[in-house]
Amino acid sequence: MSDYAAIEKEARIFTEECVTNNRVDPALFAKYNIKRGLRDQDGKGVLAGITNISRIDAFEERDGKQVPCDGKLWYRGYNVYDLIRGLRGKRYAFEEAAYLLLLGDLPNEQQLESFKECLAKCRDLPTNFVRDVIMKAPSKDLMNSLTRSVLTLASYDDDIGKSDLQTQLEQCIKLISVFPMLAVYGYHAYHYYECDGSMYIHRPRPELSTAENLLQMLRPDRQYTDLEAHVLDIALLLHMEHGGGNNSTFTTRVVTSSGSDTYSVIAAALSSLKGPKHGGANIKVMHMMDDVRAHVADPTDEDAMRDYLRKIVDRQAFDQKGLIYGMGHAVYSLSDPRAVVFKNFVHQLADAKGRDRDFEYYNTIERLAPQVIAEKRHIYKGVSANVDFYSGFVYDMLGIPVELYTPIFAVARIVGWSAHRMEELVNMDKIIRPAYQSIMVPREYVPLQDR
Ligand SMILES: CC(=O)SCCNC(=O)CCNC(=O)[C@H](O)C(C)(C)COP(=O)(O)OP(=O)(O)OC[C@H]1O[C@@H](n2cnc3c(N)ncnc32)[C@H](O)[C@@H]1OP(=O)(O)O
Ligand SMILES: O=C([O-])CC(=O)C(=O)O
Repeated sequence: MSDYAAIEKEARIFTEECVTNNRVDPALFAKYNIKRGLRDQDGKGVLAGITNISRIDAFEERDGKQVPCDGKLWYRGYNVYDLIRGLRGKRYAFEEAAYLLLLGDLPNEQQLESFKECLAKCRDLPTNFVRDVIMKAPSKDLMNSLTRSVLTLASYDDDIGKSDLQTQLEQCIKLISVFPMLAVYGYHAYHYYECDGSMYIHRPRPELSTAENLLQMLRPDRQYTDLEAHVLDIALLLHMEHGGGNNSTFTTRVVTSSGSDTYSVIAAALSSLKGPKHGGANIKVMHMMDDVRAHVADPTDEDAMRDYLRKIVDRQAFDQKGLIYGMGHAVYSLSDPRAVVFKNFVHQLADAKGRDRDFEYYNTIERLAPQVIAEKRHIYKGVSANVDFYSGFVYDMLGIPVELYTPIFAVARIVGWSAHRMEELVNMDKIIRPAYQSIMVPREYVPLQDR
């Protein structure tokens, strides 16, 4: 559907007027000490709250000075690397980490079993929901489908009007449980109606982990290997939480603070996450890599690669937004620990899957992009590969379709959003309402015939 042709001429004129009248003199941002992106000049975020859910380290103290360091990510006091090591390649991480993030402590065996049972019991959709909601108006944009499903689920919830903490937690657990179904079924509907593929709707199995269920619901034959399920599980672990300030979690806290319901809060968070500067970057990276492959024939030709990356940053190539997707981060400086883990998986998988040449492309871009960005932009803490740089490559090698990359991020991040919603509800009872410096000047009203 595109009816915009009918209004195109007028819209061009309106746009010009809109842009001209909205321009703010850049000097005023400095004059009023406005922090662009709510960040200080040195990149530190403006403090907006307190959280005990996670911590991100990107700087360390050396000789009394804060200097950039390799990134570290902590969930409830535990380094995520230790959480991964603690699994010893045997247990699945997602359910245990969800318990940790949501309830605040690592579960013992019995607590973990009862939490997993809860998730399994909740992994169920209302009668005909797949047919009536998910299969209606299927879209390549699975984040929109997911958001629509979440908002529609609200109308099936008899407790929607309740505001007590137990109801909010129950709703969060319910949504965490059904997210894999909403995402995968959304993909199947799109694949069937838009790509002439076949449709199969496999039910989740209560005895399986979230990662295993994702894979068995996705694949026609329901088959997956242990390695595939464990790689996906760790990918989920790495995406679950990232402090209160990341765009979608801050959205969660902002919308929660207005007193809105769980479904609306999660829909808002999804709308933030899909943005290409946030979680949507994992899909953008894949499209960008296709574009680079089409323009740079040899991944080891550093001059050609550097030239093409310069074109991307100069807005002359790819989507002309001036961004090398998968690179840079608002907080991390020298490295993002999640990208380090993903790169490790790439090492393990690329060779076995005959994807060494693709790996060369990633490798060269990871090395050159920070230099190219530094030539063109103001860098104060370093730019390095972020979580979205290698994740898509790993998913691709697991046979996961690209449309599902950001929804998979959401399947994990809803746990962090839920934890922050609960932390906001337990501790704060104040609507979040920052200020904007107004530069508007009052004007005398002009009657229509005199304008
Ligand atoms: C899960 C996640 O959300 S991880 C991030 C996923 N997003 C992406 O991969 C998209 C590409 N990256 C980016 O757009 C940015 O790095 C962001 C949005 C993640 C962080 O941006 P910022 O907070 O502005 O980062 P930072 O302050 O370190 O940037 C310094 C300068 O480098 C630029 N820069 C940072 N990363 C990039 C990039 N990948 N490509 C081009 N320029 C970049 C910034 O625009 C900024 O320039 P400016 O101040 O002259 O406008
Ligand atoms: O912290 C951020 O700004 C973005 C990010 O990496 C995430 O949300 O995982």
